[in-house]
Amino acid sequence: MKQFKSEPIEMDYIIAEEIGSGQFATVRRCIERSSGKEFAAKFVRKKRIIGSRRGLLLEDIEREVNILKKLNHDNIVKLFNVYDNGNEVILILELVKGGELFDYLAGKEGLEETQAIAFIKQILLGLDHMHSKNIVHLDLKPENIMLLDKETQRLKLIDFGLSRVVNTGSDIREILGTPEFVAPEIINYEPITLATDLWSVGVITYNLLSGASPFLGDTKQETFANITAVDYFFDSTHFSDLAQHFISNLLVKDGRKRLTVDQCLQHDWIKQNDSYLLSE
Ligand SMILES: COc1cc(-c2ccc3ncc(-c4cccc([C@@H](O)NCCN(C)C)c4)n3n2)ccc1O
Repeated sequence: MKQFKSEPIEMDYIIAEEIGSGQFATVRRCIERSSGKEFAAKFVRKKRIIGSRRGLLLEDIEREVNILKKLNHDNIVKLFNVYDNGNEVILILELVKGGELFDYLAGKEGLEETQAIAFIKQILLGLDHMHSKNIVHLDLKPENIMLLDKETQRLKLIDFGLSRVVNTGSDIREILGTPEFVAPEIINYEPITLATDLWSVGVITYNLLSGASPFLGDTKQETFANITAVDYFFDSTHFSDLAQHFISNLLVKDGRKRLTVDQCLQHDWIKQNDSYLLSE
């Protein structure tokens, strides 16, 4: 059954400047002709020949589309439409104008604790929605967390290209994600679960508070060795006792012993700041 629109996207949208790019995709700003509203158009190149390095298999593109279709939450970017022009599949997405959290952190030696808590709570709320549907992101990192705009401190999770539905009876044991942020089970080719995202939340929290990356080594192999040994440390200047307790209960090798999203949202480090969020 035809899943994507085959009429030319230009009939419905004005395609504007490129705003981002990745290995197999380009993201451009676009304007809907009927409403004048702005969107992000993610152009994903389709693999033309099996074994070719260029482009993605249609089934992999369809996986991200089907996952995005299941999601509807303020902290997750929304999907509105999908086109197929033969060479590319084009996802029409909610435009996020505030830039990547990665760039927001650049040049800072970490954030104030209240700011970090407000960001981590939003990431957890988006994850809570995903995990309630057994969807795991598998590529959580500051580059895939974007600010809605420069003024508000509202975040959106993007890039569901590696996301999976777990507990479908079949084990997922693929090597995915970005070395600094991947959990030990990914490196050890062990079953992936919802807890795999919570390890990444621990790494991101460490990153937001200190500006540093807990396991980063000089090589990918060194980084992987640090992760599987859970070899990291806290310097006292950037981490309160509560923050250390929160992070150390996420950076746990056995995923079954890591905090769940619900437990994170109930943790005193997150809850100490609830009033701050309500004042927004
Ligand atoms: C790049 O893949 C996705 C991007 C988006 C998305 C949605 C709305 C939106 N508004 C602005 C942007 C945007 C702006 C600049 C760069 C990028 C993206 O290319 N960089 C994301 C980082 N990733 C490639 C590591 C994306 N996006 N990107 C959603 C799902 C994706 O799989």
